[in-house]
Amino acid sequence: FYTPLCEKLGIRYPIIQGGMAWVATGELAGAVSKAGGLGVIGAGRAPAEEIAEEIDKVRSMTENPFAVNLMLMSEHIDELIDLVVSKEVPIVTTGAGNPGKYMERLQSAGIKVVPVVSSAALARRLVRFDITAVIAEGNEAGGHIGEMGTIALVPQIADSVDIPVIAAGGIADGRGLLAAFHLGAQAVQMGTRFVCAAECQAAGEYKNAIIDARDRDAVVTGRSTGHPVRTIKNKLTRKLHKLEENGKEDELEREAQGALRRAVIEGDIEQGSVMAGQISGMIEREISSEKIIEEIIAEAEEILASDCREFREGKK
Ligand SMILES: O=C(O)COc1ccc(-c2c[nH]c(CNC(=O)Nc3ncc(Sc4ccccn4)s3)n2)cc1
Repeated sequence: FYTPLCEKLGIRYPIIQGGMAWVATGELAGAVSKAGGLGVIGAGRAPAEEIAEEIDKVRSMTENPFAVNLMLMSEHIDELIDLVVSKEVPIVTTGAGNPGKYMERLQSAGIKVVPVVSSAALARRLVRFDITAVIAEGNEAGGHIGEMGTIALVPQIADSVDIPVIAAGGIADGRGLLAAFHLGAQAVQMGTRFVCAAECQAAGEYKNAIIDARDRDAVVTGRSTGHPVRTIKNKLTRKLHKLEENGKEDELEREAQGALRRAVIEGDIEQGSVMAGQISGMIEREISSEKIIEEIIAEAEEILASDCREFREGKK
């Protein structure tokens, strides 16, 4: 499964950990990179000095490549751009916006840029900046989501650019990895699965909310405000749905801010925003990042091996 993108990024396995705000600290990113995937520090809305500490943690754990995910809505974005340049971060992923205006600075610093794109049009616009790959994130994902599902989005992005595509949204096992390859992707990004990694620092209650979730429990709120967010249903989502029904969008935005921190750091999974994707129903236990990667690769190899056996025996 060593794809050309693995070569470009310097990773052993085509598995990228989602750069989730508050959740993806240096401990998680370092463990994923050490295990041969691409660990990603989630800058979220944090100031540069906090992210500098997370970068130092990763560097104390492994020499392997890692990334910093820049959420472009952050009020600290300019100092974070300065930070990734000055700390010589090898790879930057971006989300929640168009990184166009930062590309010249990042590129001239030799940083590989991998943006999440919300449409084929944005993907095509960004290709002229010589980006390394794009992440096509389907709305099965947790957190802020776009309009399209992974199975429809990934092949259309793959058809519209000739650079590697990374599939994200609803992927957490070997079946999802192989499906992503068949859709035209060269790697997968997983967020929810890595929240339940042993090295992830999120509160135990947050991890248990994902482990206890069933297939339909990751619901969308905020569609009416134009900022849909997928979280595990709880008292907060019921309150937000009520505000939406009564057309109180502005109150909704206020409620949503800070609610992510309440869930991740304080473990308040009733009044907090438990951002997680639709694959939560398939996550049954907390295991190490190394084991997550090992199991996915082993399962994908077993599926291919059994397919080959059945082809040889004429059963397929
Ligand atoms: O064309 C344009 O300018 C718009 O471009 C884009 C628009 C949207 C996107 C997009 C959609 N999804 C993603 C990647 N996923 C995400 O960014 N998911 C997120 N979940 C939680 C987040 S943390 C947070 C905490 C508090 C408040 C707000 N956000 S960010 N990027 C990418 C590009």
